[in-house]
Amino acid sequence: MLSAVGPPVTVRVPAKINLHLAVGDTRPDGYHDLVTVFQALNLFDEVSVVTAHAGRPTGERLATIGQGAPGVELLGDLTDEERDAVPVDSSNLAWQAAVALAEAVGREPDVRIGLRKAIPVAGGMAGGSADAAGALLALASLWRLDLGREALMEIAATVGSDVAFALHGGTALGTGRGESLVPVLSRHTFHWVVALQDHGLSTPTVFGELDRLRQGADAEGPLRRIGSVEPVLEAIASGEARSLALLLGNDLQAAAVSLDPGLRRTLRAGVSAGALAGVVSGSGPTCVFLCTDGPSAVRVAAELAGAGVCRTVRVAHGPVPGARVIDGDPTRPPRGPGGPPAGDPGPNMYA
Ligand SMILES: C[C@@](CO)(OP(=O)(O)O)[C@H](O)COP(=O)(O)OP(=O)(O)OC[C@H]1O[C@@H](n2ccc(N)nc2=O)[C@H](O)[C@@H]1O
Ligand SMILES: Nc1ncnc2c1ncn2[C@@H]1O[C@H](COP(=O)(O)OP(=O)(O)O)[C@@H](O)[C@H]1O
Repeated sequence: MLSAVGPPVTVRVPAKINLHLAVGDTRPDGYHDLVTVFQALNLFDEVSVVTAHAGRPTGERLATIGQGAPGVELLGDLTDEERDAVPVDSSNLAWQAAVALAEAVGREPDVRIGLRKAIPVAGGMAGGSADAAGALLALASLWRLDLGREALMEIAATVGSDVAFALHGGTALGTGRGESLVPVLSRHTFHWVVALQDHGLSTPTVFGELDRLRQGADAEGPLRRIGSVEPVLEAIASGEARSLALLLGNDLQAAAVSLDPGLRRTLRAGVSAGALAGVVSGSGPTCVFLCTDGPSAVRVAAELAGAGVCRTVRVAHGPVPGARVIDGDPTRPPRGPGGPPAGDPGPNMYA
């Protein structure tokens, strides 16, 4: 439980999926150039921050500290596996964001951060990045920083490639490492079923596997790459789920399936259950299925849940706004992901 010195600030941050993820070759800095279309879904983590005792903690202290000291803690109900998979030391992305922001504005990260996680861990839905974005926005509010949106986005990009999008939300075209964003016109809501697995996939391992597959594929012809992004943007603008379904694509999917062949069954099962199309989200292993409308998504989710091809399913929709300050009490019971929003999310300072 967070022990407050002054009122905590709570921010709600959405998960992302990639409707289009084209991966270029490896760059000299080890990253890959991307052309991606992000969409934020109504599956949220909540990040609460409160002023802690002064002093900068070491990673070791972070794992063992009690109430009120600087560091990170996990709130709400999580399985043992989920708890084990999220570090509460200085490698936590929310903590790294706090340190980056504190350094940028010349102060100590004298804060305690509480994370209430509903976004799957290492699932390709950028949960860690969402927490980093949430910490940035919450601390900008707690510290009453006079920082513009651009400045916050720049700090976000130093923490991880997906952090800027978690602040941005909506639907956006991402280039560079994925941190360079342009909003995409999207007035329509798309309905998704999200199939969560009981394990994660490491993002760098999946990028590495794609490099390996591309090298090995040279003898038998190049590994097929997804098409250009323009038709995807047109389908999004039209709001026609059937058009978008034909164009969903992810260059990392072959690598994720190579590392986790069971995903092939998951992808087939979603379409057999009535989805228009399915795709691996980012580096996986979460698979997302586009459906014609909300009731269809509920039916697909029910059938997929019984097919034994994933740990659990969620019905979701997008686009939704990026990180937002909410009037939240961090001690309240966790809200079910994909469920109704708890009140008005309030103004988004940075979008
Ligand atoms: C693949 C994507 C697609 O949106 O999402 P996830 O599946 O992780 O959610 C992202 O590009 C992940 O972004 P993010 O998870 O923030 O990655 P980072 O922390 O910046 O990088 C982790 C590692 O992934 C690899 N990486 C990441 C981004 C990129 N454009 N090229 C890369 O090669 C690098 O090996 C890097 O060291
Ligand atoms: N706040 C956080 N939440 C989840 N994972 C985190 C966090 N901070 C660091 N991590 C680490 O980042 C890895 C990737 O997490 P996540 O962002 O959930 O997945 P992905 O990159 O597949 O979208 C996790 O395996 C975990 O070790």
